Amino acid sequence: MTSTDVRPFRHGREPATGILLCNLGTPAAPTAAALRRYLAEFLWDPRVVEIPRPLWWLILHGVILRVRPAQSAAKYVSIWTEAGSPLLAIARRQAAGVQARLSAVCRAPVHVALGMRYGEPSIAAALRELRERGCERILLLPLYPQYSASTTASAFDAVAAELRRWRWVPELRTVGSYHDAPGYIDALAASVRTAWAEAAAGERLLFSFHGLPRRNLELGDPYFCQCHKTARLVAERLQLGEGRWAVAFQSRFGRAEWLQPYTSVLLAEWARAGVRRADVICPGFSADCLETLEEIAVENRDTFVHAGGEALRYIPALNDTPAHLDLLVGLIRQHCGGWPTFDAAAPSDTRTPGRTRALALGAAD
Ligand SMILES: C=CC1=C(C)c2cc3[nH]c(cc4nc(cc5[nH]c(cc1n2)c(C)c5CCC(=O)O)C(CCC(=O)O)=C4C)c(C)c3C=C
Ligand SMILES: [Fe+2]
Ligand SMILES: [Fe+2]
Repeated sequence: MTSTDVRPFRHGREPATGILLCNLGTPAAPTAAALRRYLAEFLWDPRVVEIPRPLWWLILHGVILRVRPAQSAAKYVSIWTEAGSPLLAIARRQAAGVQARLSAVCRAPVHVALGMRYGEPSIAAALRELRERGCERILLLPLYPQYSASTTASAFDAVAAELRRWRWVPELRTVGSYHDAPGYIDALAASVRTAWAEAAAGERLLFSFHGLPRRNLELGDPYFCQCHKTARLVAERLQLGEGRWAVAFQSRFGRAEWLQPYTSVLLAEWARAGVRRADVICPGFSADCLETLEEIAVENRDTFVHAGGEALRYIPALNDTPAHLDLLVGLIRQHCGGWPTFDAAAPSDTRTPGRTRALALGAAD
């Protein structure tokens, strides 16, 4: 239990609702040293790499962290912006946009905080920020549309690890996934249509999702099925016939078999089969990042062109577009049902817990 484990009481204020937006996190700088710190934390998470610990420690520290940081840093340099890593810069804009929209519609105080699973700003710091702001109810919204244990459950683990140190834990709700939410499907379909309006549609559309070890699917992870459902619903909305679209998985890591088909392999096959122009959308990434801006838009475009294709267009992630912010606010409203946050009229006793807490802390009522 920490010594600061009290919630500041603000006389006369209603308890607030906290919205914790989570994403994966990103290195603090595009350098080998920063990558080593980031990868050491990320790849040590047992939700991410499920190899037994003593063996994995030897492989991670003996091999991977000696080689990969410099290689990955070189890739990050190519996408780094004045505002830093795209993933974090976009996540900050998403949090600010969601806060502005909620503040405009909520009748009770609501605070949005951003927590990254690895690196900074951490999930623990975001939770403490919400506590400082008097949040007695927290909604965890991992910005992963498709559930996987390696992402969504890992974010939940980090929340639980922080809360187990608190004396007075908040009410907690979690968004598990939104892979088939109508607003999400609509937003994806609209961004494909926007791309097609700017320059003619490619002959085929590829839905590329981050990969996972195939074993995770066999052990019951719903990620693979949710990715397929997302793609099918968007293809239906776009009235794309069979053969004009496909699902593939990118960002393979290590030697084990991952979910198939692999994005780079399928794109090369398409090019060899005579497809000249293809479009790629990555619906699993709520913000553009290394895996989209470098791996798809640069590496996989080169793969496609070297195999005989002419143009591979990457359709950007939903990022902080109005459609995405509206979707996130819609999800928040849906999952905060029953909390006073959005209700038209406050229950008459909403301040009672605040008074009780004030007395408990010795404050004058
Ligand atoms: C075993 C390794 C990995 C698993 C499992 C994994 C799952 C997974 N990851 C994302 C989203 C992102 N991953 C990103 C980067 C990234 N991913 C891995 C490895 C695994 N991911 C590594 C080693 C890296 C770092 C970069 C590199 O060295 O290649 C990112 C980008 C972060 C950024 O800073 O831009 C995202 C986002 C999902 C959705 C997922 C499971 C479904
Ligand atoms: Fe990843
Ligand atoms: Fe990658």
